[in-house]
Amino acid sequence: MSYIHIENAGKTFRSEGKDYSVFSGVNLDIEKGELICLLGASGCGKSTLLNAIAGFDLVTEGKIEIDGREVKEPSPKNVTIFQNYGLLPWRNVINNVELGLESLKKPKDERRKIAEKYLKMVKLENFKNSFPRQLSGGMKQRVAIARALAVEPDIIFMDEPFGALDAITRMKLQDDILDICQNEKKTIIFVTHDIDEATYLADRVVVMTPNPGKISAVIDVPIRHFRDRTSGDFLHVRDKIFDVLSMKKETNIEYTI
Ligand SMILES: Nc1ncnc2c1ncn2[C@@H]1O[C@H](COP(=O)(O)OP(=O)(O)OP(=O)(O)O)[C@@H](O)[C@H]1O
Repeated sequence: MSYIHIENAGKTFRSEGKDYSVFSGVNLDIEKGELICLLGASGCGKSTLLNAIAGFDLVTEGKIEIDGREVKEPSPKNVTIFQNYGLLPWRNVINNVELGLESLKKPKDERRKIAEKYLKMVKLENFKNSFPRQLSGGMKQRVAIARALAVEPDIIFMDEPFGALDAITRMKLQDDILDICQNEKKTIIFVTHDIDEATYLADRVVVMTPNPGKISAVIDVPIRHFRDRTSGDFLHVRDKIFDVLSMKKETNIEYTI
Protein backbone atom coordinates (compact mmCIF):
# COMPACT_ATOMS: atom_id res chain seq x y z
CA MET A 1 0.00 0.00 0.00
CA SER A 2 1.30 3.44 -0.89
CA TYR A 3 1.97 6.12 1.73
CA ILE A 4 -0.94 8.32 0.60
CA HIS A 5 -3.79 6.40 -1.00
CA ILE A 6 -6.66 8.25 -2.67
CA GLU A 7 -9.46 6.02 -3.92
CA ASN A 8 -12.47 7.18 -5.91
CA ALA A 9 -12.44 10.40 -3.95
CA GLY A 10 -15.06 13.06 -4.57
CA LYS A 11 -16.20 16.27 -2.98
CA THR A 12 -19.69 17.72 -3.32
CA PHE A 13 -20.85 20.98 -1.78
CA ARG A 14 -24.50 21.81 -1.22
CA SER A 15 -25.33 25.40 -2.03
CA GLU A 16 -28.84 26.95 -2.27
CA GLY A 17 -30.43 23.50 -2.33
CA LYS A 18 -28.24 22.29 -5.20
CA ASP A 19 -25.32 19.88 -5.12
CA TYR A 20 -22.11 21.06 -6.74
CA SER A 21 -19.38 18.53 -7.49
CA VAL A 22 -15.91 20.08 -7.15
CA PHE A 23 -14.03 16.88 -8.04
CA SER A 24 -14.94 13.25 -8.45
CA GLY A 25 -13.43 9.84 -9.22
CA VAL A 26 -9.97 10.88 -8.08
CA ASN A 27 -7.52 8.00 -7.72
CA LEU A 28 -3.91 8.64 -6.81
CA ASP A 29 -1.13 6.92 -4.89
CA ILE A 30 1.78 8.91 -3.51
CA GLU A 31 4.97 7.45 -2.09
CA LYS A 32 6.92 8.78 0.90
CA GLY A 33 9.46 11.40 -0.17
CA GLU A 34 7.72 12.30 -3.42
CA LEU A 35 7.15 15.87 -4.53
CA ILE A 36 3.78 15.93 -6.25
CA CYS A 37 2.46 19.02 -8.01
CA LEU A 38 -1.30 19.37 -8.43
CA LEU A 39 -1.59 21.49 -11.57
CA GLY A 40 -4.65 22.90 -13.26
CA ALA A 41 -6.64 25.99 -14.18
CA SER A 42 -8.42 28.04 -11.55
CA GLY A 43 -11.47 26.26 -10.18
CA CYS A 44 -10.54 22.67 -11.06
CA GLY A 45 -10.48 21.73 -7.38
CA LYS A 46 -6.74 21.63 -6.58
CA SER A 47 -7.06 23.43 -3.23
CA THR A 48 -10.16 21.45 -2.29
CA LEU A 49 -8.29 18.19 -3.00
CA LEU A 50 -5.25 19.42 -1.04
CA ASN A 51 -7.49 20.35 1.90
CA ALA A 52 -9.12 16.93 1.77
CA ILE A 53 -5.72 15.17 1.91
CA ALA A 54 -4.63 17.49 4.74
CA GLY A 55 -7.85 16.73 6.62
CA PHE A 56 -9.24 20.30 6.74
CA ASP A 57 -12.27 19.54 4.59
CA LEU A 58 -13.12 15.87 4.12
CA VAL A 59 -14.17 14.04 0.97
CA THR A 60 -17.85 13.21 0.52
CA GLU A 61 -17.18 10.13 -1.67
CA GLY A 62 -14.45 7.49 -1.65
CA LYS A 63 -11.57 7.66 0.80
CA ILE A 64 -8.15 9.11 1.48
CA GLU A 65 -5.64 7.22 3.63
CA ILE A 66 -2.26 8.29 4.93
CA ASP A 67 0.01 5.54 6.20
CA GLY A 68 -2.95 3.14 6.24
CA ARG A 69 -5.22 5.42 8.30
CA GLU A 70 -8.26 7.17 6.90
CA VAL A 71 -7.93 10.97 6.96
CA LYS A 72 -10.60 12.34 9.32
CA GLU A 73 -8.94 15.50 10.65
CA PRO A 74 -5.69 17.45 10.21
CA SER A 75 -2.68 15.68 11.70
CA PRO A 76 -0.20 17.58 13.89
CA LYS A 77 2.51 15.65 12.01
CA ASN A 78 1.81 17.62 8.83
CA VAL A 79 2.07 21.32 8.01
CA THR A 80 0.56 23.62 5.39
CA ILE A 81 2.17 26.65 3.77
CA PHE A 82 -0.15 29.18 2.14
CA GLN A 83 0.39 32.08 -0.24
CA ASN A 84 -0.07 34.72 2.48
CA TYR A 85 2.87 33.56 4.69
CA GLY A 86 0.87 33.46 7.94
CA LEU A 87 3.61 35.08 10.06
CA LEU A 88 2.77 36.77 13.35
CA PRO A 89 3.67 40.46 12.85
CA TRP A 90 4.48 41.08 16.52
CA ARG A 91 7.08 38.29 16.64
CA ASN A 92 10.54 38.58 15.15
CA VAL A 93 11.79 36.05 12.61
CA ILE A 94 13.31 33.53 15.03
CA ASN A 95 10.28 33.66 17.32
CA ASN A 96 8.04 33.02 14.33
CA VAL A 97 10.12 29.97 13.42
CA GLU A 98 9.90 28.73 17.03
CA LEU A 99 6.10 28.92 17.05
CA GLY A 100 5.37 25.29 16.17
CA LEU A 101 8.14 24.09 18.48
CA GLU A 102 6.41 25.83 21.39
CA SER A 103 3.28 23.79 20.68
CA LEU A 104 5.47 20.66 20.78
CA LYS A 105 6.67 21.80 24.25
CA LYS A 106 10.36 21.75 23.28
CA PRO A 107 12.65 23.39 25.86
CA LYS A 108 13.78 26.94 25.04
CA ASP A 109 17.44 26.07 24.28
CA GLU A 110 16.46 23.29 21.94
CA ARG A 111 13.88 25.49 20.21
CA ARG A 112 16.47 28.15 19.52
CA LYS A 113 18.96 25.62 18.12
CA ILE A 114 16.42 24.05 15.79
CA ALA A 115 15.11 27.46 14.63
CA GLU A 116 18.66 28.62 13.88
CA LYS A 117 19.37 25.47 11.88
CA TYR A 118 16.34 26.00 9.63
CA LEU A 119 16.88 29.74 9.28
CA LYS A 120 20.34 28.91 8.00
CA MET A 121 18.83 26.42 5.57
CA VAL A 122 16.62 29.13 4.07
CA LYS A 123 19.54 31.62 4.12
CA LEU A 124 18.02 33.99 6.66
CA GLU A 125 20.37 33.49 9.61
CA ASN A 126 21.30 37.18 9.47
CA PHE A 127 17.69 38.29 9.79
CA LYS A 128 16.66 36.39 12.90
CA ASN A 129 15.93 39.56 14.87
CA SER A 130 14.01 41.32 12.09
CA PHE A 131 10.25 41.64 12.11
CA PRO A 132 8.03 40.47 9.22
CA ARG A 133 7.31 44.08 8.15
CA GLN A 134 11.05 44.51 7.47
CA LEU A 135 11.18 41.57 5.03
CA SER A 136 10.37 41.19 1.33
CA GLY A 137 7.64 38.75 0.24
CA GLY A 138 10.23 36.13 -0.70
CA MET A 139 11.95 36.43 2.69
CA LYS A 140 8.62 36.11 4.50
CA GLN A 141 7.86 32.94 2.61
CA ARG A 142 11.34 31.62 3.51
CA VAL A 143 10.51 32.22 7.18
CA ALA A 144 7.24 30.31 6.69
CA ILE A 145 9.20 27.44 5.10
CA ALA A 146 11.72 27.41 7.99
CA ARG A 147 8.85 27.39 10.50
CA ALA A 148 7.22 24.48 8.68
CA LEU A 149 10.45 22.47 8.51
CA ALA A 150 11.33 23.14 12.16
CA VAL A 151 8.60 20.81 13.43
CA GLU A 152 10.01 18.01 11.23
CA PRO A 153 6.68 17.28 9.55
CA ASP A 154 5.90 14.06 7.68
CA ILE A 155 4.11 15.90 4.88
CA ILE A 156 4.29 19.52 3.74
CA PHE A 157 1.20 20.80 1.94
CA MET A 158 1.85 23.93 -0.12
CA ASP A 159 -1.04 25.87 -1.66
CA GLU A 160 0.33 28.23 -4.33
CA PRO A 161 3.03 29.31 -1.88
CA PHE A 162 4.84 31.47 -4.42
CA GLY A 163 1.73 32.91 -6.09
CA ALA A 164 2.27 36.41 -4.68
CA LEU A 165 5.96 36.65 -5.60
CA ASP A 166 7.67 38.12 -8.65
CA ALA A 167 9.08 35.71 -11.25
CA ILE A 168 12.75 35.95 -10.17
CA THR A 169 12.09 35.54 -6.44
CA ARG A 170 9.81 32.69 -7.31
CA MET A 171 12.56 30.87 -9.23
CA LYS A 172 14.99 31.33 -6.33
CA LEU A 173 12.49 29.85 -3.90
CA GLN A 174 11.85 26.95 -6.25
CA ASP A 175 15.59 26.21 -6.07
CA ASP A 176 15.42 26.40 -2.27
CA ILE A 177 12.58 23.87 -2.27
CA LEU A 178 14.62 21.50 -4.43
CA ASP A 179 17.63 21.87 -2.09
CA ILE A 180 15.41 21.17 0.90
CA CYS A 181 13.97 18.11 -0.82
CA GLN A 182 17.43 16.74 -1.39
CA ASN A 183 18.53 17.38 2.20
CA GLU A 184 15.34 16.57 4.09
CA LYS A 185 13.54 14.03 1.86
CA LYS A 186 10.07 15.32 2.72
CA THR A 187 6.81 14.31 1.12
CA ILE A 188 5.49 17.50 -0.48
CA ILE A 189 2.16 18.13 -2.15
CA PHE A 190 2.32 21.43 -3.99
CA VAL A 191 -0.61 23.20 -5.65
CA THR A 192 0.16 25.48 -8.59
CA HIS A 193 -1.33 26.69 -11.84
CA ASP A 194 2.12 27.46 -13.23
CA ILE A 195 3.20 24.81 -15.76
CA ASP A 196 6.90 25.72 -15.58
CA GLU A 197 6.86 25.64 -11.79
CA ALA A 198 5.27 22.18 -11.77
CA THR A 199 7.72 20.86 -14.39
CA TYR A 200 10.70 22.26 -12.51
CA LEU A 201 9.73 20.99 -9.05
CA ALA A 202 7.77 17.78 -9.34
CA ASP A 203 8.64 14.13 -9.37
CA ARG A 204 5.17 13.71 -10.84
CA VAL A 205 2.78 16.32 -12.15
CA VAL A 206 -0.89 15.57 -11.53
CA VAL A 207 -2.84 17.50 -14.15
CA MET A 208 -6.43 18.35 -13.21
CA THR A 209 -9.22 19.68 -15.43
CA PRO A 210 -12.51 21.24 -14.23
CA ASN A 211 -16.30 20.66 -14.31
CA PRO A 212 -16.14 18.53 -12.31
CA GLY A 213 -12.48 18.43 -11.29
CA LYS A 214 -10.75 15.24 -12.27
CA ILE A 215 -7.25 13.97 -12.88
CA SER A 216 -6.59 14.06 -16.63
CA ALA A 217 -3.04 12.76 -16.49
CA VAL A 218 -0.19 11.98 -14.16
CA ILE A 219 3.05 12.91 -15.84
CA ASP A 220 6.30 11.41 -14.63
CA VAL A 221 9.23 13.76 -14.59
CA PRO A 222 11.97 11.28 -15.49
CA ILE A 223 15.05 13.29 -14.62
CA ARG A 224 14.97 14.17 -10.98
CA HIS A 225 15.26 17.90 -11.06
CA PHE A 226 16.51 19.54 -14.18
CA ARG A 227 18.01 22.69 -12.76
CA ASP A 228 18.03 23.86 -16.34
CA ARG A 229 14.82 25.42 -17.55
CA THR A 230 16.02 25.50 -21.14
CA SER A 231 17.09 21.86 -21.51
CA GLY A 232 15.40 19.65 -24.08
CA ASP A 233 14.16 17.26 -21.36
CA PHE A 234 12.51 20.09 -19.45
CA LEU A 235 10.80 21.34 -22.58
CA HIS A 236 9.69 17.82 -23.46
CA VAL A 237 7.85 17.35 -20.13
CA ARG A 238 6.39 20.85 -20.39
CA ASP A 239 5.18 20.05 -23.89
CA LYS A 240 3.42 16.91 -22.62
CA ILE A 241 1.54 19.01 -20.06
CA PHE A 242 0.50 21.53 -22.72
CA ASP A 243 -0.79 18.55 -24.71
CA VAL A 244 -2.91 17.24 -21.82
CA LEU A 245 -4.34 20.71 -21.25
CA SER A 246 -5.03 20.97 -25.00
CA MET A 247 -3.06 24.20 -25.13
CA LYS A 248 -0.94 23.39 -28.14
CA LYS A 249 -1.58 25.15 -31.42
CA GLU A 250 -3.07 22.91 -34.13
CA THR A 251 -0.44 23.79 -36.71
CA ASN A 252 3.27 23.85 -36.19
CA ILE A 253 4.92 27.13 -36.93
CA GLU A 254 8.11 26.93 -38.97
CA TYR A 255 10.89 29.29 -38.10
CA THR A 256 13.59 30.43 -40.47
CA ILE A 257 16.68 31.91 -38.94
N1 LIG B 1 -16.91 25.56 0.76
C1 LIG B 1 -17.31 25.63 -0.51
N2 LIG B 1 -18.61 25.70 -0.85
C2 LIG B 1 -19.01 25.75 -2.13
N3 LIG B 1 -18.17 25.71 -3.19
C3 LIG B 1 -16.86 25.62 -2.92
C4 LIG B 1 -16.34 25.58 -1.58
N4 LIG B 1 -14.98 25.48 -1.64
C5 LIG B 1 -14.66 25.48 -2.95
N5 LIG B 1 -15.78 25.58 -3.70
C6 LIG B 1 -15.82 25.64 -5.18
O1 LIG B 1 -15.05 24.60 -5.72
C7 LIG B 1 -14.41 25.01 -6.92
C8 LIG B 1 -12.94 24.63 -6.86
O2 LIG B 1 -12.28 25.45 -5.89
P1 LIG B 1 -10.74 25.27 -5.55
O3 LIG B 1 -10.33 26.44 -4.72
O4 LIG B 1 -10.48 23.93 -5.01
O5 LIG B 1 -10.09 25.37 -7.01
P2 LIG B 1 -8.60 25.61 -7.42
O6 LIG B 1 -8.33 24.71 -8.58
O7 LIG B 1 -7.70 25.47 -6.25
O8 LIG B 1 -8.66 27.12 -7.90
P3 LIG B 1 -7.61 28.32 -7.71
O9 LIG B 1 -6.41 27.97 -8.54
O10 LIG B 1 -8.35 29.51 -8.26
O11 LIG B 1 -7.32 28.45 -6.25
C9 LIG B 1 -14.65 26.49 -7.06
O12 LIG B 1 -15.60 26.71 -8.05
C10 LIG B 1 -15.16 26.91 -5.71
O13 LIG B 1 -16.10 27.95 -5.80
